[in-house]
Amino acid sequence: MKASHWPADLQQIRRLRLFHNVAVGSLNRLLKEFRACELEAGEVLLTPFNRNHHLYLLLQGQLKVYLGSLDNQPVSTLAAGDCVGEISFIDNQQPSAYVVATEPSSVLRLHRESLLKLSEHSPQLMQNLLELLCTRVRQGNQQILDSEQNANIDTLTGAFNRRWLEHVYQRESTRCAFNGRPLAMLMLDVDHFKAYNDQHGHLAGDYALCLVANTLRNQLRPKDSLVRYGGEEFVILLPEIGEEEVRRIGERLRHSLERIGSFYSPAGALPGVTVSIGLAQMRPKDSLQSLIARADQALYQAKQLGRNCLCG
Ligand SMILES: Nc1nc2c(ncn2[C@@H]2O[C@H](COP(=O)(O)OP(=O)(O)OP(=O)(O)O)[C@@H](O)[C@H]2O)c(=O)[nH]1
Repeated sequence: MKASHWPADLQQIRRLRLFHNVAVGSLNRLLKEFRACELEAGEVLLTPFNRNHHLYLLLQGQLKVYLGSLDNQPVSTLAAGDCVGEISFIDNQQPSAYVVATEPSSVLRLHRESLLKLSEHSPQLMQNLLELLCTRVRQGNQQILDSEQNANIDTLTGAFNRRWLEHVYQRESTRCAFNGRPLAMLMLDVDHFKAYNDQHGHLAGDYALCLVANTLRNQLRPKDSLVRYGGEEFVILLPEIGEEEVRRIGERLRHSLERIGSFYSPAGALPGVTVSIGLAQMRPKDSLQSLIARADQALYQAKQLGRNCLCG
């Protein structure tokens, strides 16, 4: 980080979010405390390993914030007007993240002590700081939510994964048992999928799996869960639907795929696929494993009967 000249521009300071509506007199007294610095692209400004005694105000350029490691995806991007280092400023601990300049950037540096002195006389500064922290907390919460959701989703098809199935079964089986309502499971397996891959290529197979997931998902209710259970195997959990109704739904799903003779994909036109389906209804004391075992048994029968049909 290289020191640079800064013409002590009060107007520029007043435009920074941290100093919004802070009394001009107070800012004027603070002006001589700022130090301007230039960062090169790729330069690391803060790391959790180096104690930080400054608050940095970004005048120009761009900074990215990384949690845990610089190899992770950045969690936020800071632009002119933002400040950085406020968390270690408040708790006087190591920085919580890595902050890196992604392009040549100019920052103003203010020592902790100078800002602390100003904060004693400026409730507005403290309010701005609190608002900044609230923004950071909200961003953090959103990131927790996003990563939690991502951890439950199969990246190829966008269907839920097994981790979600365990969670949602726990919830729905308890709820349905408590309300005396039924809970059904459909287990679907794409027919002759090895041959499909062999004939059209693995990428075409991937597109076919996406087609299956989209076709199924479009016909389900928000409270149903479509789960990619294994390679070409899907499970659907349907709360509060009786056996006959589930059979009708399963048949409709099977038929909707059977009807797709071919579909367009980025790899060109591809033939559709059919599915075999096993149906099982939750019984008292069923665990997820025992319900899956019965759906799987019914699916096996459907395969035995020649595929592209529903059993159970
Ligand atoms: N393209 C693609 N293929 C996959 C994926 N996951 C599993 N597979 C393939 O799915 C095929 C499943 O083959 P099998 O278990 O023999 O079943 P099948 O050929 O569908 O035969 P039946 O189920 O008896 O009709 C294997 O060739 C796997 O490589 C995936 O994510 N993408």
